[in-house]
Amino acid sequence: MTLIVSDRKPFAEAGAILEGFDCPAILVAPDYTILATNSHYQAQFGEIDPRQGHHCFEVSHGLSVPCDQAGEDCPLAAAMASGHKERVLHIHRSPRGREHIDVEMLPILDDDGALICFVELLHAVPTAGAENIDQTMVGSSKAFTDMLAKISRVSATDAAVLLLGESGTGKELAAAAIHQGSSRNEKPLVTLECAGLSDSLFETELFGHVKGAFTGAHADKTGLVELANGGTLFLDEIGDVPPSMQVKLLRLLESGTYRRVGSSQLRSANFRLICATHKDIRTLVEAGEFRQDLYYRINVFPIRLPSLAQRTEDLPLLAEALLKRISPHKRFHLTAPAMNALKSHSFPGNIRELRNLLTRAIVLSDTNLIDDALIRESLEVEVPVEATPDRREGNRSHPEWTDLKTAEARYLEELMVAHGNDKEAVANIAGISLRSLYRKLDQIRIK
Ligand SMILES: Nc1ncnc2c1ncn2[C@@H]1O[C@H](COP(=O)(O)OP(=O)(O)OP(=O)(O)O)[C@@H](O)[C@H]1O
Repeated sequence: MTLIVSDRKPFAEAGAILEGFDCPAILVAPDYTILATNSHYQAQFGEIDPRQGHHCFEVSHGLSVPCDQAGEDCPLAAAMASGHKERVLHIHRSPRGREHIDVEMLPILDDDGALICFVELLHAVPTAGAENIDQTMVGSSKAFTDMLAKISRVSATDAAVLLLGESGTGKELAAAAIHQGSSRNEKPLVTLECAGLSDSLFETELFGHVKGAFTGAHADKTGLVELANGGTLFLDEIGDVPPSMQVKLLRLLESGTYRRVGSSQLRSANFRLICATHKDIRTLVEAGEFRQDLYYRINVFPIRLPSLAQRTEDLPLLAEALLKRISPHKRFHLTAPAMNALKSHSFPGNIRELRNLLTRAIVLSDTNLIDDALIRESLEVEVPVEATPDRREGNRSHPEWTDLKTAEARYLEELMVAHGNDKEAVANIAGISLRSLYRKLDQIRIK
């Protein structure tokens, strides 16, 4: 494929620099006219003759007006206003469907500082999709796109990231996206689920141990820090790390070294740190339950994941994507009233709850159409407490209010009994991961 440039000087020569970029790139005039394109751009959008005065917003967005007039951020307008490089996250047309693209716009000035044109670089964000593509993070709402822009930016650095957000909002997927977008992506992403681990388990999981370090240590064990060498270490539910272990973690992060349990040999660590929690970690710091110095170490770049309630516009896209993922061979569709029924639900369990609900609807469905009655039926299964006689008969008196923990324990006990201790079924209905269920059962000692 050849470089196509305008015959307007000086763009014919300047356009040649575009081939040096390893991504789709164009030269674009301040009036949005494309002046030159490189072969990556042509591969994506077809050959564009610069003499015909095509506009960037027509080619990559299929719009008839500049992006800012169509309700999107326009990097060109932003760069024109600021006079320096600007970056925004956009959704573009591509052969793979609509995709999130990190757009970089660099102004080119003449010797007197007057603006000549811009170089526009389009970096794909492969871990996210505005459509349903594999295991990508799906969404196109502003709340989602803003979050994704942060993920995209921080991926290129080695900064420690703290992912915050309610359970089921996609923190684990976000950690994978950051790792995938980083220069460490050829090396492993290693996850440690910190909740429910005893001190000794936490230590041996993280640092490993040598043979004979304690009773039962029959062989050397490689720790996760070592397995993550050159890659990324993801500490999920960091807010649940007990204080005694917080010190050891802090030491690791401060010194970049550690010892296997039972060994005196100092080893050096080389990983990028990502932590996640659904807890309000600042409150934990204020309450003295989480060390402040550790908090500063892990909280270099915080990213808050929006709850599903904050991005209801994404529900149709997410539902479609999840239906395809749950049932890749048989396609299911939601009727419009079914979508409205989904929209009127609050989804405290976020995307995990949506996924579980759709799984139940598929199981209950006789055809490949999911209607509102089926959604309501699937919702009822989810909240057994609403199906108790008291609620059904409209009896709103509450003789015995309890605290949340007790209510949760009672709820899980009932679910376990009702489902013959089938933990997978119970986790599905409760809208939590199997890991979380084990942790909760452990706390209330149901085995
Ligand atoms: N943007 C998204 N697009 C598609 N699926 C998503 C998205 N975000 C999350 N999911 C799906 O929702 C489920 C829950 O996501 P995930 O486990 O990453 O949440 P989490 O915030 O880590 O939850 P927890 O705090 O309970 O561990 C997974 O099945 C995941 O694939």
